Amino acid sequence: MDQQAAEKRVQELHVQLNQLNYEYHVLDQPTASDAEYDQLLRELINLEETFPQLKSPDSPTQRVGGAVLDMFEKVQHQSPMLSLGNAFGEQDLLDFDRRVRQAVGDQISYVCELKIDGLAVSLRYENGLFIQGATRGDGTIGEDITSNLRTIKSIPLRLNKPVSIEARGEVFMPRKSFEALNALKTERGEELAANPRNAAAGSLRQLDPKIAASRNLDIFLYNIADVGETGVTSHSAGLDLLESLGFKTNKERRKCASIEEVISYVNEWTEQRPNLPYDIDGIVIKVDSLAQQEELGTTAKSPRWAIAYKFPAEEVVTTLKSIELS
Ligand SMILES: NC(=O)c1c(N)nc(OC2CCCC2)nc1O[C@@H]1CCC[C@@H]1O
Repeated sequence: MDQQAAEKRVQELHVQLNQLNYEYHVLDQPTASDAEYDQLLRELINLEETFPQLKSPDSPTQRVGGAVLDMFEKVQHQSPMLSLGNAFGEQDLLDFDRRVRQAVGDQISYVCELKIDGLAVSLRYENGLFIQGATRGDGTIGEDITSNLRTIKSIPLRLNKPVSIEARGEVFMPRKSFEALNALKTERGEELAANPRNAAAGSLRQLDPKIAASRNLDIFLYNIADVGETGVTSHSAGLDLLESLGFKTNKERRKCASIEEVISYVNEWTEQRPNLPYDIDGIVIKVDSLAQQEELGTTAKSPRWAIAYKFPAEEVVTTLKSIELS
């Protein structure tokens, strides 16, 4: 095969492999078998070995980087990664709604999202290419964990459009991956991970991307950091834009026209929570209109236009050891 034919075939394989990867890891609806995927990947690996100049950083073969790092570089976020104020009950939600209405009037709608119990990260793309990913850190300074984030198969290495954008979301470890990890640790006589959140944190802190790749992490994107350039005017439209670019967003989100609808969503997911394949620790409620978010503004730490309803801590049933009465 000559270079020109190889170039054409490499492009075809990128398109096919990215589509199969998207269907499997973002849509959760695979249309090909693992064997078919592996065969195409093998063909691309061979072509890249024969024609090294055809290997590009966004190639599906480049997910698990080579070098083991000796530390993570610091990254300054272009805009702070805020945290969330908490609501612990219905009254707190009613108070939040009253404060919002007092500030921006009665024409409001909310977006409710499951609060994924993971780690907040920022993903930066230039002309559609994934160029840097970082932890939230203290909200202003995070750590560059690009090589570990590249191993997460639901993170696109190239977007569906050549846009420059910063998306933020939550990396998490699905419960199945958590159970597999602890089964492996048990076999190796290693200390078990306490919960999926800690396991995800430990995985993202690995200096060897091969170890991070083995942990089968996942991500849901929930925010565009620099929405100015995109022209969207609501949070829900922002999430739809992220989806159209190829990002994985959580499909359980719901637009609510009133705080009463928010409360019924909270009740529904308090019930449904155990059936999810990942841990959530609450529900995030956001004012949908970006203009109203702007009007409400933020405190130093968190937005006035969002709140996190936290589920009550699961009553920990401690079985008292039988006390030997002397
Ligand atoms: N964990 C989540 O599922 C989640 C979410 N669905 N949406 C947001 O919105 C951000 C945007 C502005 C303020 C918070 N944050 C989330 O998690 C936050 C990030 C940092 C602390 C919390 O984990």
